[in-house]
Amino acid sequence: MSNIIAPTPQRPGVSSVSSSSSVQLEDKMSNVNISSTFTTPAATRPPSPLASPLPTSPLASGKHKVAIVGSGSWGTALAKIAAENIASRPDEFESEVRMWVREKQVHGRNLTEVINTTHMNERYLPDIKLPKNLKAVGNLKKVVEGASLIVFVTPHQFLHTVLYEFKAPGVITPGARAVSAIKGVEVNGTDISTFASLIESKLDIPCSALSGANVALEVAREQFCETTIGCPTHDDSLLWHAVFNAKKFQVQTVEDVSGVSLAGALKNVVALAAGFVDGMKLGGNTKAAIIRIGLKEMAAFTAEFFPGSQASTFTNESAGVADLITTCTGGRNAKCAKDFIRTGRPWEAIERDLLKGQKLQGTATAEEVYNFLVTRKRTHSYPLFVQTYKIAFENLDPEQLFEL
Ligand SMILES: NC(=O)C1=CN([C@@H]2O[C@H](COP(=O)(O)OP(=O)(O)OC[C@H]3O[C@@H](n4cnc5c(N)ncnc54)[C@H](O)[C@@H]3O)[C@@H](O)[C@H]2O)C=CC1
Ligand SMILES: O=C(CO)COP(=O)(O)O
Repeated sequence: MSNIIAPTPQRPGVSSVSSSSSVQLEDKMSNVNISSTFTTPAATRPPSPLASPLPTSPLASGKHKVAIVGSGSWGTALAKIAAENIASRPDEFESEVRMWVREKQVHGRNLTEVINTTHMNERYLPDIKLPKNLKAVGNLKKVVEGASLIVFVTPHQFLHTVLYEFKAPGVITPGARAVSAIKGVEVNGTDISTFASLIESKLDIPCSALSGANVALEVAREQFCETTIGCPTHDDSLLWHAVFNAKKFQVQTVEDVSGVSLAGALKNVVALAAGFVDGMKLGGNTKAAIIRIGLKEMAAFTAEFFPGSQASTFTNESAGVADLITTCTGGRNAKCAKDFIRTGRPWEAIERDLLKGQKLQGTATAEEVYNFLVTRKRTHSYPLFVQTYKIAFENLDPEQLFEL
C-alpha cells in the first residue's frame, strides 16, 4: 500500500562542523544504538491521498507542470511514470512533460529527435516505449520554463553545472518545487550536505528526495516495486505522490529528506564492498554480513551527521534496507566492483566498458565520505566505509575488507 505521512518541519540536510562540533562522539561503531539516536517517526497517517485535493499551482493556468532534468536510465524511467500519471489527470496537470536530454548523435540523428519520433530512449533505456506526452528537449532552460514541479535526476557529478544554468533570475518559476532522485552527497572539507539541500539553497525552492530499491530497467518494465519520497511539507508529499505513485511503483512518503538522501548515497559505498565479495568468489553468507554491517554504518553515519533523520527510514522504507539489497545484488556499482577485483583495471576503464555511457556513483561517494571522515577524525567508527575506500583507491588487499 502506498501512503502519505503528514510531515513536520525538520532540520535542513546539512551537517557542518560548527553545527555539531559540540557532539564529539568517541563511541565505536559497535556502541552506537541506532534506535535511540534517531527521532521517532510521526505516528499518525492522514486520510488517503486520493481524497486530498492537490495544493494550488503557482502557474496562471491553475495546473501543475512537470519538468525532468536528466535523461539517463533513471531519468527516463521516472519521466515515463510521471508522464503516464499526468496524462490521466488533465484537470490538475498540463499534459506535456519536458525532459532534458544532453544532445548526442544516435545513428547520425540527434537523440532528442530520436526520442520524440520513436518514443524510445535508445541510448539509455532501449526497448521501452515512452508516452507521447513526454517531450525530449535539448535546451536546459527551456525544460524548466514555466514548470512548477522539477525533478532532478542527473548523475551526481553533473548537478553543479546544471544548477549554474538555473541561476539567472526568471529561469525558475516562483513557487516551484523540486525533488532530487540523485544518489550522492556533497562534501566540502568538514561539511557534508544532501543534494536536496543544495538544490534548495541554490534555487530557493523546497526540495524533496526520492530514493528506493529501483533498478531503472526493472521499473521501466513495470515490475512491481516501491520507492520512498522524503518531503519537507505535507503539500510536497501530496504533489510528488500524485506525480509518481503507480500500481507497479508504490510511493511511500516520509518526513525525512535527509534520511532518504543519505540512504541512497551511502548504499552505493556498501554496494562496492558487496561487489568486492563477488570478485573474491565468496558466497551469500559473506555478502549478507557486508549488507548488515553496511546498513549499520549507513544508519549510524546519518544519525551522527544528520541528527534530525529517522531510524525507520533505514529499517522500514524502500530507501533503506530494500535499496541496499537490490544494489548489492543487481546494481552497476556491485558489478563494476566485482570486475575491479577480478581484473585490477582502473575504474574509468571498467565504467566505460561495462556501463557504456552510464555513470558509476559509488566510487566518488566512497572517496567523498572517506575524506569527510578523515577531516572529522571519525574514521575509526566506520571501518567498512574506510576499508572499501582503501581497497578501491589505495591498493589495500581485498581480504582486509573483513578487518573491521
Ligand atoms: N539507473 C538506475 O537504476 C538508478 C539511478 N539512480 C540515480 O539517478 C542518478 C542518475 O542516474 P541515471 O539516470 O542512471 O544516469 P546514467 O548513469 O544512465 O547516466 C547517463 C546520463 O548522464 C548524462 N551525462 C553524461 N555526461 C554528462 C555531462 N558531462 N554533463 C551532464 N550530463 C551528463 C547523460 O546525458 C545521461 O542523461 C544517479 O545519481 C543514480 O545513482 C537512482 C536509482 C536507480
Ligand atoms: O540505485 C540503484 C537501484 O536503486 C541503482 O544502483 P546502481 O547505480 O548500483 O546500479
